[in-house]
Amino acid sequence: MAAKMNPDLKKEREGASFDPEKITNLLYGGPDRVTSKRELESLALNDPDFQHEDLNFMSREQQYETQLKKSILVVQKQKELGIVDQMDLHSYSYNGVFQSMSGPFGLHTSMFLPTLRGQGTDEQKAKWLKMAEEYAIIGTYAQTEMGHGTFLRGLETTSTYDPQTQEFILNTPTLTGTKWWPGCLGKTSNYCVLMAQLYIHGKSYGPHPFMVQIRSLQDHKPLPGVTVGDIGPKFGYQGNDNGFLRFDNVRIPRDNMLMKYSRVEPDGTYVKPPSSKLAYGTMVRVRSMIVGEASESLSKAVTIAIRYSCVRRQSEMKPGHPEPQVLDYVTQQYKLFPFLAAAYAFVFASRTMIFVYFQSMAKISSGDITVLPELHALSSGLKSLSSWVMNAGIEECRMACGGHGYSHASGIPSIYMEHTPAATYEGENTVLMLQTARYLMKSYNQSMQGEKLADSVAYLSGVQPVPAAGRTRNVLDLGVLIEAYQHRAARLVHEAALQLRNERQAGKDQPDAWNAASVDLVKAAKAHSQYFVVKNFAGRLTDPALDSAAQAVLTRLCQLYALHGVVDNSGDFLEDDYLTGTDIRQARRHINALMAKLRPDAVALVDAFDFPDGILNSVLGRYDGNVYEHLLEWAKASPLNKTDVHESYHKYLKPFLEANRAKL
Ligand SMILES: CCCCCCCC/C=C\C/C=C/C(=O)SCCNC(=O)CCNC(=O)[C@H](O)C(C)(C)COP(=O)(O)OP(=O)(O)OC[C@H]1O[C@@H](n2cnc3c(N)ncnc32)[C@H](O)[C@@H]1OP(=O)(O)O
Ligand SMILES: Cc1cc2nc3c(=O)[nH]c(=O)nc-3n(C[C@H](O)[C@H](O)[C@H](O)COP(=O)(O)OP(=O)(O)OC[C@H]3O[C@@H](n4cnc5c(N)ncnc54)[C@H](O)[C@@H]3O)c2cc1C
Repeated sequence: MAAKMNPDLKKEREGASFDPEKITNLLYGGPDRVTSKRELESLALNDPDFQHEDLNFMSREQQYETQLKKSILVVQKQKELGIVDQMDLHSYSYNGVFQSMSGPFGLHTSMFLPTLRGQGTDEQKAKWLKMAEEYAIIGTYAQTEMGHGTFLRGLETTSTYDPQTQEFILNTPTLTGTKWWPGCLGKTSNYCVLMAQLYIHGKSYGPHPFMVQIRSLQDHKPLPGVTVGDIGPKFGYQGNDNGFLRFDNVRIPRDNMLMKYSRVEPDGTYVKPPSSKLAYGTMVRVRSMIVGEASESLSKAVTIAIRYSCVRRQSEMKPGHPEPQVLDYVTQQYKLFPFLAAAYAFVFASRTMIFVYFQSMAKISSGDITVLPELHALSSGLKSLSSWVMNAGIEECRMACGGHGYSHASGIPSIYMEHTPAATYEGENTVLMLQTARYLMKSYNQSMQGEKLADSVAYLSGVQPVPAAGRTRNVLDLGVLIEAYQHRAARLVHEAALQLRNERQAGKDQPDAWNAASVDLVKAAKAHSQYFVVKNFAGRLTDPALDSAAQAVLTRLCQLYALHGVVDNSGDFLEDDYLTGTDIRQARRHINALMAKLRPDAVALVDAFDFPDGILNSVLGRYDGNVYEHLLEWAKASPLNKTDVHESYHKYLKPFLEANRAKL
């Protein structure tokens, strides 16, 4: 018999002003896509082979083993089911089987295979790709070292070409040159793409990718000269064996250097790539994907917190009245609704980012590498902004669930632990924002010289003027808000450029001037990325998949996202009087009014994300809202409750208590 729905959640759903299915269809690309998403998720969630005890109740070794077993089953079942499309795989494997928790094949699919495909020549792909695609070998992406992650040119691992034998000799010359962090490296991978400094005839050519076997294909033992292992427990990522790796005079054949873009000829002649940054292509790809990871993780956290906030009743708002749902407290809405709006904003931004990525890659494949800087700048900015907002949002959602948010039963700690490193991996966020800033400074200087700019920065050529004093403006109007964001970004770019110039004029060299201006440079890059996100969100509101009710509710969310950003960064908008104190006051009033209008639609808006219970993995965020009975059931399953009296009682507590009693 189907469990009864919590009456509060039932009422919420009945009271919504729109049909969530309309928005679900928009989010996933139409009804057919939604149907196949649901079928694949449900196939994975109901497969007895994928059932196991809650990961939170397991040791790290058990978690690794469980995720490894499932990873192998996924590969087999994916083949049987004929799942090849990336979105289908995301539904079946990433969400359905793994509930977005990391596993031991994660780096094989997210970086090893894409690097082989993107950096290998046709001959190299013929040699390794099939083996890798068929999981005859398993690989990872080994770049970061104990001493250097950010500064790629500072990597210490060397790959020295020996023309006599036509081999590269791999060495780890120092302790800090030990590869450290690569996912799935410690225990799982038998191959890796190794980023190492290329040396030919004593000359350094910078980091290049090499295909390296690290473990025996017979007994999985490390090959001679290779030292490899797991780096130990981490904040999260327990199912992943992030590892360390050292080389001592390991020789690999010349054609193990991935040579699609740069080459080393048998005699040691180096053939330059069209751009040295093409070797960093896999990172750009994953950064583009992380925008999706961030939006999805934030969407899950807000789903849990908003549903629970409708089930949870607390305090007396009016004496003698029933306790209200905590979502009726406007302060609770102010915690959660801006992040609900941000989750939507980033889902749409991630779809655009993926589109831009594939469009740019098509151009790069046909030889046009001019799109690379814009792609790098956009993906760096959006990856950083989205993962920062995701981190802040998940933590806010946890606190908004009160004490129960702190329990693993809520599901929120796992989401946080698993996804918070997105602000660090694939390029630390501040560092990447500074990359975006670099591009903005170049574009700004080009615009000063009257050059034509790429689409995403074209606005830098014509800054919106500050309107005349005393004017009135409707800051609820999305057109007005987009112009305000554009003006703010252009102004902050302009001011950062001025600051750089002033620092130079005061006698600093370029690196010192850059460092001195870097807080403002990051601010400018953030403002540029936020402008992109707001404009992109507004652009989605006219999608024909939406009926007028769904369009109305998404418009409110978009307004809330934009207005909340204005109030949160009011100084930026006020500094040059582009917005006035009255505008900001109005913005705050509009936010309150929007939250009141969004309140009846909050549950339907998170339902539209369409996460089934098995994927949310949260007692607090259950679709049926039957939180309390399942909290008790969940706690009873905890390993500490397997017996009424724990064995430690006999070992420690009993003698301690008895001795104390004997003294009385
Ligand atoms: C829903 C699915 C989600 C999937 C999620 C998958 C999750 C997987 C989980 C974890 C995996 C994690 C993997 C890793 O972390 S791999 C390691 C990642 N490491 C990094 O990202 C290192 C970051 N550092 C760098 O990228 C660089 O060193 C740098 C960008 C900070 C600086 O580069 P450097 O070589 O020192 O260059 P310069 O500063 O001298 O710049 C030169 C020039 O080139 C431009 N540039 C730099 N990088 C790129 C690039 N990738 N593409 C294009 N252009 C680039 C740079 O801006 C300069 O330009 P200029 O100003 O015009 O000269
Ligand atoms: C869960 C996880 C999985 C990972 N998986 C992989 C993997 O599969 N393969 C792999 O190769 N690596 C992997 N990494 C490593 C990851 O890519 C690096 O940790 C990341 O690139 C950051 O580099 P770092 O650790 O050297 O940080 P650091 O650069 O040491 O950062 C420390 C601080 O210094 C600041 N800083 C550094 N440089 C600058 C600068 N130029 N300007 C201003 N501030 C600066 C940063 O902003 C930060 O605040 C993983 C990391 C984690 C946490």
